[in-house]
Amino acid sequence: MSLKVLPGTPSCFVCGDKKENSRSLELNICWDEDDEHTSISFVPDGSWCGYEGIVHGGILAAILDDAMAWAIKALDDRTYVTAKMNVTFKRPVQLHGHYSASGFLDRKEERRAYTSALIQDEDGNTCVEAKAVFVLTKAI
Ligand SMILES: CCCCC/C=C\C/C=C\C/C=C\C/C=C\CCCC(=O)SCCNC(=O)CCNC(=O)[C@H](O)C(C)(C)COP(=O)(O)OP(=O)(O)OC[C@H]1O[C@@H](n2cnc3c(N)ncnc32)[C@H](O)[C@@H]1OP(=O)(O)O
Repeated sequence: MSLKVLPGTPSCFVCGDKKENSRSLELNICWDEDDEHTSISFVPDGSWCGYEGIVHGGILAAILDDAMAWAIKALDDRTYVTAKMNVTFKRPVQLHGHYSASGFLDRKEERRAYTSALIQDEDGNTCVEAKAVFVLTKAI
């Protein structure tokens, strides 16, 4: 497995830099060059929670959104935005647990990119799954 750390976007809530965005989670996005998917490791702290001890679903959706956006970016340098995203929460993601998100570009059709992503715990159980449609922007 050959993992490359992608540069991140300094202003990004997920992959940014606290100097540019004080609320950024500052997660590293890695790219698996052999299997062509992103990989984001994280250990949630108390500031990520909704119910006590359980990570807020919106934060998990943001991580999955980034995992998929960067899977597209690694394979196509143009700018795509999230147009539609479906998230299934299968198991709670716990405060202080060790997790990994993976994002995949499944296929492209015209201006649309179809993606999928998941979050797994350290035993390989799938906690969250997502599917999304990204659209190539005209403007940016
Ligand atoms: C956001 C700017 C980012 C700038 C980044 C710059 C550098 C980045 C560097 C690295 C980037 C890597 C990672 C970035 C990090 C995080 C990424 C986070 C991603 C986001 O968080 S991003 C914010 C949330 N996101 C939006 O803010 C989108 C708001 N929205 C729109 O901007 C428009 O709504 C748009 C553009 C979606 C469509 O507008 P439009 O006028 O261009 O589209 P139009 O109607 O012509 O459709 C064209 C084709 O898209 C299909 N299509 C349209 N909508 C669809 C839908 N909902 N479902 C399925 N297909 C759909 C049509 O069916 C047609 O398909 P076809 O061409 O094949 O017929």
